Amino acid sequence: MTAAVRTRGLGKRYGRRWALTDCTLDVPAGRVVGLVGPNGAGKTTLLNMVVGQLAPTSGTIEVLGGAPGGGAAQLAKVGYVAQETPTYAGLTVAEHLRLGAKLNPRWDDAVARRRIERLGLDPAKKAGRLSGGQRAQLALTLGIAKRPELLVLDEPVAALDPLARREFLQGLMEAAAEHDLSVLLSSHLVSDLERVCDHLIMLLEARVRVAGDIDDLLAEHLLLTGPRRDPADLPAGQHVVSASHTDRQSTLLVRTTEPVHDPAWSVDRVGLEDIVLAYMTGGDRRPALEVIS
Ligand SMILES: Nc1ncnc2c1ncn2[C@@H]1O[C@H](COP(=O)(O)OP(=O)(O)OP(=O)(O)O)[C@@H](O)[C@H]1O
Repeated sequence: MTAAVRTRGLGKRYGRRWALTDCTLDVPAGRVVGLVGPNGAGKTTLLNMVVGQLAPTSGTIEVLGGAPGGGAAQLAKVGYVAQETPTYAGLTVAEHLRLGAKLNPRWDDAVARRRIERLGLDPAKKAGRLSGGQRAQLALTLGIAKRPELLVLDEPVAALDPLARREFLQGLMEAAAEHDLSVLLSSHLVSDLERVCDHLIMLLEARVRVAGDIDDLLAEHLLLTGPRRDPADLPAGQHVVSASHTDRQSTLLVRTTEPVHDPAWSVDRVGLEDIVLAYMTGGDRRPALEVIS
């Protein structure tokens, strides 16, 4: 697997508190990769290190084979749409495009203009007078027209209504396919990520909790329901992610690559959102990190 981002033992400490610890992962190139995790899990910290805005406290990080933020050529290869979809309130849409052209050596003006026109954004309108969704679309346009090899987006759709979110993500997917982009996108909205991403990385309490192709994650997680049983008695290949019990019944979300043959269990598939929630609420029986590629 070619990696757009490769980290080894990456960590970031603010004062005495680690925002990210021992982070070892490969973000596959040419894919749309989702980054999830609860508030404070370390997502923004990781993304800021990817784009070179933060220096690691420990470990290493390589982005498109180079050091993040290391020189003009490297900066040109990486686009960043930060958390508040930053635009300049006093500049018009057209002025944003002119600024983009000036600042970015690989700027694709035709792509920028086409997107603005298709979105129906008035080039003469100041960004401060656009709606949140329109501003997000403008920020995405700037990110795409920069023609990066890697586009990093930090919760770009958080403030958008469902329709605007859908349009934004549609535009992102089209751009990824058209320009052979690698995309790394953080969001709390797992259903959105499931729609646009094919690989997922989950951070929990400053650590990588799980990472893998979404198809594999969906195939390898099963919900087992049956007579009450101690999760410790499960076969070795079944790793319990979360467990709940009543007096008579146990419900376990397990990760396994083997079929479950025990007839006492009723076996169901689960959606990505349930898998993510199970890891977040898994409690003490958390298995060791497993990464599937
Ligand atoms: N500049 C900073 N100084 C001190 N602590 C910080 C700083 N930035 C982040 N942190 C802390 O680092 C941890 C990770 O924060 P980060 O913003 O990376 O999380 P996040 O997963 O992006 O959260 P959210 O989903 O809320 O945006 C948190 O505990 C946060 O309080």
